[in-house]
Amino acid sequence: MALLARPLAPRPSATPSSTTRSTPVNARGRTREARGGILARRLGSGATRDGERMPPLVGARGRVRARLGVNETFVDLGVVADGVEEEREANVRATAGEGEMLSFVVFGASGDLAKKKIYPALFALYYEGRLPKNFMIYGYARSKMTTEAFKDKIAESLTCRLDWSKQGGSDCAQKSEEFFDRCVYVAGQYDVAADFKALDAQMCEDEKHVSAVKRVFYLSIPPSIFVPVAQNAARECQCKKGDTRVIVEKPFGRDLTSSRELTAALASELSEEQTYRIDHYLGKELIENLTVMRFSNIMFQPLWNRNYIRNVQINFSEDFGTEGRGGYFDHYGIIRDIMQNHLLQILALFAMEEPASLNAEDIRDEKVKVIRCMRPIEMDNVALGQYKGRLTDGRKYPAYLDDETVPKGSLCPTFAAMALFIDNARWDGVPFLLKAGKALHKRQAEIRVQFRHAPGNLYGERQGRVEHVTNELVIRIQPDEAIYLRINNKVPGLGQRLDQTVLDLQYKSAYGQVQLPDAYERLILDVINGDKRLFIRNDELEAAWKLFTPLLDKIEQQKIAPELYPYGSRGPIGAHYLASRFNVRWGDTD
Ligand SMILES: NC(=O)C1=CN([C@@H]2O[C@H](COP(=O)(O)OP(=O)(O)OC[C@H]3O[C@@H](n4cnc5c(N)ncnc54)[C@H](OP(=O)(O)O)[C@@H]3O)[C@@H](O)[C@H]2O)C=CC1
Ligand SMILES: O=C1O[C@H](COP(=O)(O)O)[C@@H](O)[C@H](O)[C@H]1O
Repeated sequence: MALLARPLAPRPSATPSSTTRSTPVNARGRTREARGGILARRLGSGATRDGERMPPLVGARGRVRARLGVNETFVDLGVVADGVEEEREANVRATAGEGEMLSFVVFGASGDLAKKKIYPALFALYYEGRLPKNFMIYGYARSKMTTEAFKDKIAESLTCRLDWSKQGGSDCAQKSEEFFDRCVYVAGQYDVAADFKALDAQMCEDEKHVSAVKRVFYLSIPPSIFVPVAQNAARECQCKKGDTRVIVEKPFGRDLTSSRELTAALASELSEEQTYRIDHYLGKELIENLTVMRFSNIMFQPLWNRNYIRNVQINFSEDFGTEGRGGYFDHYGIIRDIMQNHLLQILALFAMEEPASLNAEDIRDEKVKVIRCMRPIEMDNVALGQYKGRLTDGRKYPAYLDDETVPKGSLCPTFAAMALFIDNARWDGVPFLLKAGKALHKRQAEIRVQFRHAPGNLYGERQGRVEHVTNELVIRIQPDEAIYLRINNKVPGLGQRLDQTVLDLQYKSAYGQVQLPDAYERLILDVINGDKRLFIRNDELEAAWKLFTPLLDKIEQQKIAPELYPYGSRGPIGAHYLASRFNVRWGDTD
């Protein structure tokens, strides 16, 4: 299967009435004229050119155009003409018997996350046949936008990952047009109940021919408006024909108190069952694989404890700063942005006991248990940093404080390293070293497990420096997903010299033909399927904030100044001193 990651051809702009255009060629080389013919035929017959019965498409509200496929001519059908409305109803009726309908609403539809992650994920799910046959996507935000402009916005970020045409399947451009036909934009305020009622009316209209509906609301909005939006959605837009589920984005508060307030406010409108707190790191392929690796391979089971593991490192680095998000970031800092959620979740999955089953509650029971066993974090076990500007080869890399949205003199850390301990029988005394930073020398996320030395000194003289001879298991989460194990090996030949080599599972070579899904694809699909394994339960959240809040309070109250490190460097020296206090070397500094 060919792997393609290419942007879609731009959509034609939404200008009305018999407009003649040039003839752009789509990613597959077919002109829009030809595609128009296919689309026109499909609209007429309900069948694809492969003869497969397709779910009929529900036309978008607002101005509707039909492509006739002749000289790129578009005929303006006016604002939801009667015929189109009938066709729309007929489409919904035709899929009415085909299982449950999905109505997916993106609140904050004009925003960054929606464009970067949510629409591409929804499209990929549709493309791969993972969405229910009958679905609609509603974008909701305050911005004034037509449905056509909304579709154009979505088109900017869609890519065709798999070229089905080479497999005899549907091609990307056709799929995307089908997808766009399911997208509708509704403008509204976040605190006006009447606007939510209007959204509900629109959905009810589209759902009227189906008996079972699932509504999913994605709160892709700033945390300051989580509560009013959840309230209005819950009060005005609850599904009357099935379940309503709400996806809440991080940050879930900024400390224990605000998190509790948020939880209570959401809980007064939505049950815990309906609430999906997303942490997209849990949707990453190698994080999903952690439990598989641990619990399905007997060779790891006896080693996974304090007797064999010397330390565990969980590292996150980005090679760019807070560009454009400084205002948000300064309110949170790197500990809240990355460590309290993404890295702690990884740690919990790494260190938890084997769950009774793969059931969501069993897994989350084990995660929360291990977080509750963690020792309070000592300030002495923490190193903080903030990036400063750098001029290299005539290019200027900005300091964090150069961002105009960041308050002058801010002490907000853009880097943190810390040693955590789990006071239970399995992990007693093993340092878990967490490190996260922005504007470092590379973008990478990984787990490193450094094992103890083999006892005895049989090969001592031939092994070189001590820290080079322990086994190290590396799980590289991104980029270039991989699992590799450093082992000692005899250098081939007549001598007796040892060196380190790797047993190497590179996903690209082992699973080259498989395109890894984006984390958001997996997580959105899980919400649709009602699988909560990869979502944060309220008691997990509470335990995570209990662990980090005292440290965050201290950092803020004592106004602890972060150590400056140059943009694009490996971070502050303090992180190395911290590791050396535990007789550890960061594994990612090679
Ligand atoms: N962007 C990212 O990479 C990530 C984002 N997140 C989280 O996802 C959520 C959405 O993020 P993102 O898309 O970046 O957010 P944006 O800042 O882009 O906001 C989304 C939309 O919300 C509306 N909005 C913005 N500010 C306000 C405000 N003060 N009052 C009312 N409405 C406002 C705007 O729409 P309009 O004005 O049209 O209503 C905007 O398009 C946030 O909770 C964020 O923390 C989490 C991980 C990564
Ligand atoms: O949640 C967040 O994650 C991104 C990093 O996500 P990734 O999947 O690209 O590794 C980070 O840039 C952002 O600051 C943070 O809010």
